[in-house]
Amino acid sequence: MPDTLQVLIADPIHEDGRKLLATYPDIHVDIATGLDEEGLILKIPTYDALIVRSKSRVTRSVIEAGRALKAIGRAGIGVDNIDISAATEHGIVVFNTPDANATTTAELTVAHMMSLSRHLPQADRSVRSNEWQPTRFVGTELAGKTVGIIGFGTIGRLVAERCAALKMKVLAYDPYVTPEIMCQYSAAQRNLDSLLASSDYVTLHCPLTDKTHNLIDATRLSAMKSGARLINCARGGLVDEKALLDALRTGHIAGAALDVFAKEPPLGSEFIACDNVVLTPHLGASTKEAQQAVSVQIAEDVAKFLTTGEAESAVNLPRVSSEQFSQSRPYQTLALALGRLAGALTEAPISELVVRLFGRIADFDPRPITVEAVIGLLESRLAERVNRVNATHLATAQGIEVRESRSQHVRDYLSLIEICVVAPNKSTTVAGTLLGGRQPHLVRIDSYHVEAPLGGHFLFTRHRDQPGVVGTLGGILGREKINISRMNVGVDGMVDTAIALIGVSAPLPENAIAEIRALPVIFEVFGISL
Ligand SMILES: NC(=O)c1ccc[n+]([C@@H]2O[C@H](COP(=O)([O-])OP(=O)(O)OC[C@H]3O[C@@H](n4cnc5c(N)ncnc54)[C@H](O)[C@@H]3O)[C@@H](O)[C@H]2O)c1
Ligand SMILES: O=C(O)CC[C@@H](O)C(=O)O
Repeated sequence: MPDTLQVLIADPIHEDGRKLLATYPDIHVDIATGLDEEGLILKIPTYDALIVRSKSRVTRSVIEAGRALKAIGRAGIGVDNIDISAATEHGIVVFNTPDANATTTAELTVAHMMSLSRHLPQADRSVRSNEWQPTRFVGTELAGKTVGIIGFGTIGRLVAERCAALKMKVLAYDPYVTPEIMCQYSAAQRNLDSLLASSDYVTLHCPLTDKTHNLIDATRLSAMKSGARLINCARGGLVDEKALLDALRTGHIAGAALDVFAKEPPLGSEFIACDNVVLTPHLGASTKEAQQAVSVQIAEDVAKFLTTGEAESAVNLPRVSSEQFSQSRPYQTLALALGRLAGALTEAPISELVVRLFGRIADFDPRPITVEAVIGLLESRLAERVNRVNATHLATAQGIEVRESRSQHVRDYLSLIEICVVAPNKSTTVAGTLLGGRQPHLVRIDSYHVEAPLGGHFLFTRHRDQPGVVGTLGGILGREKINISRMNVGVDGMVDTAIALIGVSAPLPENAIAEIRALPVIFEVFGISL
């Protein structure tokens, strides 16, 4: 099936997502679950997309083995099992489902909080052992208690709303969220130390990163209120498990509810023999509703991206709505062509790329347009694949600073894109517009007014402004049996330099370019294919 897009599902996902993928005639799906890293490395090379949940580890080695890989879909929220930097460097889009299982996880958090307060798992075990000891399981009310939420994103906010409805006082710590937003969810902002010292329940809802690894360590546990309870439905690595065990044994922490563990499953973990903990097997996202929602959403996102290039909710791309993306699509094509032209006119190392949008186009989100200019500039310079995902990363690696600006000011055209490329001792500016709202059209090179459709092959020269130059060029082209389709000659008026942009039927051979370069009247010559 050479032209079929190949998708590998490597963890079990709800059947509705699989059914949705099956409705795409151009997509073929294979399912191979339970593969370890080595197994994935062997399996991945022919696949265009990979869909996983939290079990499969999509490491740099897996990504590098994925020679055809264009997209990785995570049916869930946390992407700590995917090497995002490696995916970005290789131009692979990573999708997750940021909202689809959030309510389900918030509900599990509240369930854990209630289990801890009322000793439900312990009481259940006791009754099953034919005991009847109501006084042993006297609990505490949630109403009137203080809950401290660490990480105030989607799930943290849902937990806050639920705790407020339970008449709890809600505190929140999140270095990236404003107190105003916290207030909208009935939460008061605190720094981490103050939150830990004041909360009867502390619940974690931040991602696992290098910065949050072991966020709750022995020091932070000892800073918690004596008799407080800890709930972790986020990621195992957020809590130092050894320190938590010690705090549970001394009774400083009265109880903990853990849905996630540093190593899953936590076989042989000392938590298993600890009676004041409630353990669940990473159930946060496990409801029928959430499993169906994450499966369908990830299938939709991956299929849409593979078949149309749209990537509305990618982890490693700026978020741009489908509507904005498709409205600016013709301008993206224009920016790509202008980037290619500016790159072709600049042989030296580039230090800066400036993308300026004028007129109506200034109303658009500039990012999808700018990134196409970067792709156009870089793609002929680099051997590796350059795309929307890795273009900015590759530009930075090349030492190119990318800047963009917008102005409603109309410059002769309703919309105009200007691209300026700065290299040592030289900067080149090209500007273009859309003809009929769709056709990329060049209108200027530096200060020369030049009109040409942005497509096909060109010969470009910068030469002394004197009679006979264009005739000489025409003679060389005729000898090479290359037809001229159109010709633009631009004169600045201020200097004795002119430019010629000649549309040609085929690329010029290197020897003809060298011959033109050797002419004393020629300052610069480029063969350009757009
Ligand atoms: N148990 C499960 O099955 C399950 C299900 C879904 C999500 N999760 C986990 O829950 C986490 C939270 O999910 P979400 O949808 O709310 O994510 P989110 O991205 O919407 O929110 C995470 C929040 O954490 C904050 N944050 C980042 N670093 C922080 C730090 N050092 N201290 C405090 N806050 C910090 C961010 O600013 C953000 O507001 C996910 O990363 C995922 O790992 C687990
Ligand atoms: O795949 C799962 O069931 C867990 C998902 C959960 O950890 C998430 O981050 O969304």
